[in-house]
Amino acid sequence: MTEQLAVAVLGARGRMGIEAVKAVEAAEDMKLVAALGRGDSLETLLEAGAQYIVDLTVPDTTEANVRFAVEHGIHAVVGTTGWDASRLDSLRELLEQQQGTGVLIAPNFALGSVLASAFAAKASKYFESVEIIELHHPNKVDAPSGTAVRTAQLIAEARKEAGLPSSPDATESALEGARGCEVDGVRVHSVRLRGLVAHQEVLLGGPGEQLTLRHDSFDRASFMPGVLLGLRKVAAHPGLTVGLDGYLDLGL
Ligand SMILES: NC(=O)C1=CN([C@@H]2O[C@H](COP(=O)(O)OP(=O)(O)OC[C@H]3O[C@@H](n4cnc5c(N)ncnc54)[C@H](OP(=O)(O)O)[C@@H]3O)[C@@H](O)[C@H]2O)C=CC1
Ligand SMILES: O=C(O)C1=N[C@H](C(=O)O)C[C@H](O)C1
Repeated sequence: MTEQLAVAVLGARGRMGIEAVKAVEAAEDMKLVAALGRGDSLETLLEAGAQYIVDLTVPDTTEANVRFAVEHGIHAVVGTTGWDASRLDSLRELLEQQQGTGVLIAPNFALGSVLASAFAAKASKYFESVEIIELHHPNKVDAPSGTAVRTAQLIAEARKEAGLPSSPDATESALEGARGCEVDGVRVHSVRLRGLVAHQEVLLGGPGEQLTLRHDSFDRASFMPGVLLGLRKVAAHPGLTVGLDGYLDLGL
């Protein structure tokens, strides 16, 4: 048998971390060498001989965790939200000094979600209007979701390439927030509702028709195949990759 990947999970006592610990423990080609929660020292990663981290913590702490990993040549698979353009640029700079280390920042590990976002970007070139509704459990700390931000960015890129303007919006006055927020010219609406896990709809409108692309994660188990895929591929992709689609051949 080939050597097992030595994996540490950060945020191991959180909703996602608990699932990731189980998934890594169940994977024959991986061994869990550390499971860190808030307050645990990152030095533990070195003492445990971690070659890979999975970061499922909180937006405030993820950057420091990932930078520590990269500085020590540890590959990182990151699901935590909060990676804005300036954090990404600064991480890219660090990775240039740490040739050979790979980082995957995946706003969503569910394969269906990755596909839905890619389909939405593809379809958005053919519709006048496009808006995103993301729906999550009420304990989610951030809004809009990382997935919605990423989807909006992909849509904006596709529409720009096609020479299309932002969706028409003739609203003159409204209560603050009535039209959601705007990400790269795409309106995003955030719903928080007890009973939900993670869901997203992209609404595409043209004269007399609507296309709705919806993805639902009913259980956090939906994210685990993507986490394991990321761990298996990240070392072969040195530098920074944003989006699990970077490791997939979607052929779109
Ligand atoms: N990419 C994807 O597919 C997915 C991404 N996510 C994202 O993952 C992140 C985690 O989500 P979720 O599991 O629901 O959140 P939780 O709040 O349930 O879990 C976060 C955990 O991180 C812990 N934590 C905080 N700071 C540190 C630290 N410095 N070191 C180690 N652990 C720390 C928290 O501890 P404490 O409770 O003590 O604060 C908590 O246990 C969010 O950003 C979420 O948006 C979620 C689902 C899927
Ligand atoms: O916090 C969550 O739950 C989720 N966070 C990620 C996001 O912000 O997009 C991924 C998924 O939507 C679940």
